[in-house]
Amino acid sequence: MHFLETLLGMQNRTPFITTQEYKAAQMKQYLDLCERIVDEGEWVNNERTGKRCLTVINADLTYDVSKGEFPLVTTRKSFWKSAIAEIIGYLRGYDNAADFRALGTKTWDANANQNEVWLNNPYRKGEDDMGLCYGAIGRNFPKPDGGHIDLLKQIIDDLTRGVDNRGEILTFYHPGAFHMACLRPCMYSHHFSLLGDTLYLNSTQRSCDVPLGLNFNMVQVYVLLAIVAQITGKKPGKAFHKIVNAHIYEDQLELMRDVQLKREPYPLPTLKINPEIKTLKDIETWVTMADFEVEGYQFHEPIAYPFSV
Ligand SMILES: Nc1nc(=O)c2c([nH]1)NC[C@@H]1CN(c3ccc(C(=O)N[C@@H](CCC(=O)O)C(=O)O)cc3)CN21
Ligand SMILES: O=c1ccn([C@H]2C[C@H](O)[C@@H](COP(=O)(O)O)O2)c(=O)[nH]1
Repeated sequence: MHFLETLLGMQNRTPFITTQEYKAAQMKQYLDLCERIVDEGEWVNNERTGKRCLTVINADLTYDVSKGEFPLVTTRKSFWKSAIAEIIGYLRGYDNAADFRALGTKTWDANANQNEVWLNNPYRKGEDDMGLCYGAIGRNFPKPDGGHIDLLKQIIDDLTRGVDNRGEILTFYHPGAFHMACLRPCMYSHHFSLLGDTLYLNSTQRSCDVPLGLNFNMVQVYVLLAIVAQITGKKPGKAFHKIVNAHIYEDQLELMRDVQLKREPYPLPTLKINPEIKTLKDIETWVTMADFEVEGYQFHEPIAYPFSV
């Protein structure tokens, strides 16, 4: 092997890097996407928000959960508990911003309560209602012939008994319910796969606010694979995160280009999940943000990016 490598000159092409440098390199995927948008993005008018977005189409990010590559942004302070609270709320089937707040995130307040179109929607059930989106669809998917399916429960049951039917898809996407929700789901599909006892995840996102949303979405894809592997008794493998429309809003561009992209990333931290979380019921009933810990998080100053409702 050594002889072959020398012969092929491979030793020169695979420089030795430390674990810390390797982990810092993981953040490069995020920074490369930000830079690509700044350098090559095209301006697109967005009717819903009334703002222009610098936009690129298609990005593929990978997180190796087996190696603990927790993709937390270090070039600004990231509110990771808020991101985890969002994904746990989706898994619980929440449809109300108050429930998300109780779990530890205010991120749905604006979409539930500050959007004129939604406030005037006859389907809105009052203060904090988000309508039929995310977990309210995925945990209760309407069947055309009547009744509902709990997609997540079916997936967990299959994976726990070692079955991957090649369609273990948790989808939040139901075009027939869009008019009954405050927003269409952005990260709308999570497809689980088993190879032996290793679990993989392919997550798909149709629309991505790279400075704000992606900061959270990377954490969520990682946590989703880690926690589903934990409760189904499988080893986590890699999570593949596909983004279609990746954008930076016009009022975020300067902070991204002139502040965040000028900073050097730190090594990535490590995520610890309470090993006592063993079933879907545990996630539904007693899990709180205290069951998640991040170790060794070094970060730059927070940046308050403008949020578009
Ligand atoms: N324009 C837009 N971008 C999004 O990323 C987004 C939406 N809308 N609507 C639905 C959800 C809500 N999400 C949000 C909402 C707010 C923050 C936010 O304000 N983040 C701040 C502070 C977070 C905190 O203190 O918890 C940040 O600095 O990350 C992030 C994601 C992601 N989604
Ligand atoms: O998890 C999320 C949720 C939302 N976003 C962003 C992406 C867009 O900027 C808006 C949604 O607007 P649409 O007009 O429905 O595309 O929210 C995100 O990045 N991540």
